[in-house]
Amino acid sequence: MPTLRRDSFTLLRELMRWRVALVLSVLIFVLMIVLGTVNTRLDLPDTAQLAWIVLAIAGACIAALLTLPRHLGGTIFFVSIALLLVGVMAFGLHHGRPMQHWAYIFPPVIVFLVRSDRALVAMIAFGVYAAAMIAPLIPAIDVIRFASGYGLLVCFMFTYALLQERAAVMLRYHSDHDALSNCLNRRTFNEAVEQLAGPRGTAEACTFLLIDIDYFKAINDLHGHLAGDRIITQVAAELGRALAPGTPLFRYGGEEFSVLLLDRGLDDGRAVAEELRAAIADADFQGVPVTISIGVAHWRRGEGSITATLDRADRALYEAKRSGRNRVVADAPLA
Ligand SMILES: Nc1nc2c(ncn2[C@@H]2O[C@H](COP(=O)(O)OP(=O)(O)OP(=O)(O)O)[C@@H](O)[C@H]2O)c(=O)[nH]1
Repeated sequence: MPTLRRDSFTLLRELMRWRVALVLSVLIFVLMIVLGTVNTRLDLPDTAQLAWIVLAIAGACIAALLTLPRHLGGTIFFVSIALLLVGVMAFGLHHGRPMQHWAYIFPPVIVFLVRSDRALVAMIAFGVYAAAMIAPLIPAIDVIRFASGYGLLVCFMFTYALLQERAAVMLRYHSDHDALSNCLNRRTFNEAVEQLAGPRGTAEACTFLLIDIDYFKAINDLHGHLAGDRIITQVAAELGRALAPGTPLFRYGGEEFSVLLLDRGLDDGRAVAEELRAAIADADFQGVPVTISIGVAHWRRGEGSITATLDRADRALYEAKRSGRNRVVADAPLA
């Protein structure tokens, strides 16, 4: 049996890197066309020449990104950046102004060493420092050229940092959420329970709602698995709408959801569960009758383990099913 070479998180990260690399390479490509044209018109042939060199590197990078396997995206991009910096420095050396071009190495270094917001300040500060240092040594036009080249590189590196941050937010979302229902996933549930109710947890009490769609196997058998999937998605959306904003809703298993009510008692839990049950019973699922059963259990620090509470919620849910479904059963508080 073939084994999975890369997990979904890695695949997603590689795809994000590839996208970031492509967007930035296209950005550089377009910028260099503008810079090359403007400098040619201004009769600054050496600066125009540099723009054409960078344009060629960006073009090669785009071609490689589009033709080679996507997981190489990050490597292709960084090889291109390295080539670009070496090209810029060699160009500076060739034209007798090596000093200021060495400064170009700093924006990428800084952006990889510190976070994006501080990176911007550090890059600008270094640029101003470098420009001030070289100003007495070289003609004003070269200081302006340096400042504009450095400024472009800073914008470009800052965009890279911002895109990386957006990618990280997306990755976080995908790792915490279930793809079908958009609810928080079971792993996040386990983590939340550990953080709140574990031995070093922060919560003193909470109430669990365990929610299960009734006769879901029959719904699948009658209407097909795709219709079943749509119903799971819609049930999640209806539950989310019925809950107070900020209340976490988890996909606990196949057609099971759970709600975690922090610092709320069993009566509150029963009332919320009743509202959820009614919301689903009243919703229109394109003609398919859909109801849910809910088991409720309360946990208080020092009164038994969290696992035992989840077991009680499960038993309450079983009782709700056994006594006819489309109902809420709340576990009795521990004596
Ligand atoms: N379409 C779809 N079906 C799922 C998914 N996850 C679980 N199921 C199905 O959900 C069904 C659950 O069936 P059962 O556990 O027997 O329970 P039930 O038919 O809902 O009956 P009760 O819970 O007793 O009311 C199984 O047939 C699973 O295959 C999913 O993501 N999509």
